[in-house]
Amino acid sequence: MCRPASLAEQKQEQTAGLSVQWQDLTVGVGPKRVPVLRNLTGGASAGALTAVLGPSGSGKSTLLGTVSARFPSQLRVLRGSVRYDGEAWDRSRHKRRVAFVEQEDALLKDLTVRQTLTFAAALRGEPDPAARASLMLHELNLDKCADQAIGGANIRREISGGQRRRVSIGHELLLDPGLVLLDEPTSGLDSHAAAKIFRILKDLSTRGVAVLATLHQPTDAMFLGFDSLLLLRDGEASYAGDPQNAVAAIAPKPPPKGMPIADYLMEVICGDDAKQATAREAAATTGTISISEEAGPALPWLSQFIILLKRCFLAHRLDLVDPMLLANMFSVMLLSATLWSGQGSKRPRTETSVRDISGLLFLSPVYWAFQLMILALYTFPADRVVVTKERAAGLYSISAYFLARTSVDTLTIVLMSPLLSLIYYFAAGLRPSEVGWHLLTLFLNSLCAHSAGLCIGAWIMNLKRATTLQTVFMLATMMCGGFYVRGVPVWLKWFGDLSFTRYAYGALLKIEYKGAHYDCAAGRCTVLRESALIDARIRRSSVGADLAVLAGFAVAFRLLAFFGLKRNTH
Ligand SMILES: Nc1ncnc2c1ncn2[C@@H]1O[C@H](COP(=O)(O)OP(=O)(O)OP(=O)(O)O)[C@@H](O)[C@H]1O
Repeated sequence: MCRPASLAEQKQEQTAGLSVQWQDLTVGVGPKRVPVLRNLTGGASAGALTAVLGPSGSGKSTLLGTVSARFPSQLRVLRGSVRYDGEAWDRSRHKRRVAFVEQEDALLKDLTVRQTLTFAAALRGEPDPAARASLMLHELNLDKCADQAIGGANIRREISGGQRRRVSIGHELLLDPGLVLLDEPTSGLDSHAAAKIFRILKDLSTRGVAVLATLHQPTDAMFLGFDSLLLLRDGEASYAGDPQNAVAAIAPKPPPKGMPIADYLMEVICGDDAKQATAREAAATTGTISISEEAGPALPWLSQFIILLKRCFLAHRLDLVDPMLLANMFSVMLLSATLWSGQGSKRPRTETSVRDISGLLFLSPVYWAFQLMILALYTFPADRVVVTKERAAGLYSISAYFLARTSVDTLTIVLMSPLLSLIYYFAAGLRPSEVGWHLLTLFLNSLCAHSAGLCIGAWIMNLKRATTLQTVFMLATMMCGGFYVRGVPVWLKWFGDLSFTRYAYGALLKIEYKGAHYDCAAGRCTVLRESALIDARIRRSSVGADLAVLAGFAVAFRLLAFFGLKRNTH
């Protein structure tokens, strides 16, 4: 059996580093491909800590993004090349060897620190993920907060900013990368927390890993600990080489007493009195360890799915039992039970009592549709940053994530509507013998609504826009579906056919009024044939056909959601 390496052993263990070199690199961003990096030449060697410093907007993040090869749609190499151990980027070989700790922490807020690292290790295929995570916790000095939740900015802040940054770093290090890119790993941290992170990076580089980091206001101790320095200004290199020689190379005089060297250099490259600031030393490219094998096999699909299913449950379990949500659902159902109490069992039926019960049979699917669609809209946008990042590292396939993420919600949220509808069903005096069909219809209606919400959320990750589209879709299809007006123009009728709640409403009416009569002007009329409330289109289809259409919509929306997610997490 595999025994995890002890901390001491791990410290001595040399990791095969992955050197990166960029040559005459010019990179454009945005749709117009505006160049923000120009003619850059340099690199980050295995076993060295290379720091990138520069004023805000000088292109530090763009350089890291380009080297990570993760944002092909946003960053375009216009000229020059980036090579990894002398080779061009090969997604299948390199993506699992390059770790990228971005400026924003991409962590699931409701997982604890330990769970976060354990799932990362499990997805990496570690034989004993818990032991590996424990070692990492210890190494990053996170033992004390190991069982606290990460916490979100507006929800809970269980761990400090410095601890969050270390969790992000640990998450990436569990990949055993050869090249680690870090965008401002110390920003917003006090000097003690920043020094801790710096020590971790230094330790990593001494193990053989190539470390390339942008750093915010490093202290002199940190500055002199860099193995190599790249100073950027307006996308061009002001200096590249040994940090010890930087002042002599580009500054007119030594830094004033008490002023950190990095701050002084920043002032020099931004100031007008700088020496012509394009002194470059050849970036060190020696000591490259050549890598021939990949970072390890990906897990089989089923294992990915099982791990992700557990993680999705732990990370989102609190969303499912949100007291506000439950109170909302319970109160609407209780109010329905009160307002419609005994209406369905009144005999003989009249046009008025048919109208009242039709109101309930309309309101119920429409309420659940709106409620569940809104819930589903948030599903993918909330995880997008994490999933995009993990997919880029090749940890799992999008189908495994999609199924894992949606099955937990499907089983809980979608089952809520039939279960809670029981609150009004018997109180309103609806047909006891048809309860099963009523609940099945609500289940399929909820499945449809949930799938439609997933679909909109997957394609439009901007929540404001997604909510607007959801409202427009629901109201427009209901209006064209003949709920409020009969004379819908022929050319708009097809749009009304997209109103899945219409099929649910039709099915619920037919289930409740199958063979039922009411007192009318002619004496005795059949509800489903003669009541003015039930329009011809609803009458024409059978319950089976309505349910089949609902199931079809649910499948179609889910497939569309899958493709949307795939597209938006690339
Ligand atoms: N997707 C984009 N579309 C348009 N411009 C962009 C895009 N990404 C970056 N830029 C521009 O490129 C320039 C470099 O940005 P970058 O984020 O690389 O700078 P930075 O040095 O990392 O800044 P900071 O230290 O503030 O994070 C900036 O002027 C920025 O506005």
